[in-house]
Amino acid sequence: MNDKLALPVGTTLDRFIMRKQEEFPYASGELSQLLRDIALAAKIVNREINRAGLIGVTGAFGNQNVQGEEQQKLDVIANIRFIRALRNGGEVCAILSEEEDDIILTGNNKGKYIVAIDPLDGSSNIDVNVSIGTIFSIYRRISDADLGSTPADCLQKGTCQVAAGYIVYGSSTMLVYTTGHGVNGFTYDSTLGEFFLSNPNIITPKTGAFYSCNEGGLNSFPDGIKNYLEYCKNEGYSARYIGSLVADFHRNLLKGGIYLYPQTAKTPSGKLRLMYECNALAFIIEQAGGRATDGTKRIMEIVPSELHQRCPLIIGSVEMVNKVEEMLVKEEALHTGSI
Ligand SMILES: O=P(O)(O)OC[C@H]1O[C@](O)(COP(=O)(O)O)[C@@H](O)[C@@H]1O
Ligand SMILES: [Mg+2]
Ligand SMILES: [Mg+2]
Repeated sequence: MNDKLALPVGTTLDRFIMRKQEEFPYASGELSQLLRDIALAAKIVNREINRAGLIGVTGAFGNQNVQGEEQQKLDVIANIRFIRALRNGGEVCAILSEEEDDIILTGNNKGKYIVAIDPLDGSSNIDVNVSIGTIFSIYRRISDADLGSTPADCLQKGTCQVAAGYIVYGSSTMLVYTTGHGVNGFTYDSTLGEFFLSNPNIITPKTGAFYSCNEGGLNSFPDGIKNYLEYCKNEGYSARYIGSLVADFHRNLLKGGIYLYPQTAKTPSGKLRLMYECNALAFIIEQAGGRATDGTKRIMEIVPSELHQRCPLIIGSVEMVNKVEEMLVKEEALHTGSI
């Protein structure tokens, strides 16, 4: 980030967005407005989450989403709130949501942007008062505006993201995002209804002592992953697994650490979704100096073929991700007999 424009802690999100826009003389303000629309929806969803137990929005909704997962009421509410804010904001022509089978055309045919979103991440933790989140990726449309958006618009590589971020609804509510010029975190003050800059220019430590992995599937993990988890234990690293990707990622981003969700017998191509979970966090971790891979390929280089495709995810501090890759390559070479 350009230091002369370093903004002090306490700067409002609005002012930050405006000042960053000034760095780009040709910026037309649409992306800035889109980021504001997302922040507005986040404030509303935050309010619903905080009082979920009082307004009867805990528990299952009674439907399954396209992934075959039981939708929670807050999954549905968050989905409605974000879609409404993006549609009303006017900057988005199409939305890809975890909770919707197909692309949602907003009717804003002149809208320049596509948003891929996981409206509520960590659904299994909703009713038990554990941190949950929202994850979003923003792409520029590539098709001609008059044609309305096309599937190609919604199946772009992670390297094509113009912005990405997440909101973590935890002990405090934070919005963390990047537009490709560093990563900044904002904390929400609900008494003032504003996000304020609290974590400027986040750089993730090169290594850490936290590893996050649901070892329940250990028996069917690739050998390289098994070896790495053994290595973590021998190194005396601490296991931390909240079961909300956003919350596990956020801790490791700030403190140093690694999150692993490999392919297993139950999830042969991994569990997490490329378009609205992995790509966004990969963009952020890379902007903060870390790495994200599926074990063989940089996440952001994966060419998407399906809206809801899954991929293995290994993400976090650069030295820790390098170590996993090293062990995976070694195992592969052993299996193929090339060593
Ligand atoms: O219960 P598991 O298999 O450990 O999976 C937990 C992972 O699944 C997720 O809940 C998937 O995200 P959603 O809640 O958005 O479906 C991640 O947040 C979390 O890291
Ligand atoms: Mg999720
Ligand atoms: Mg979700």
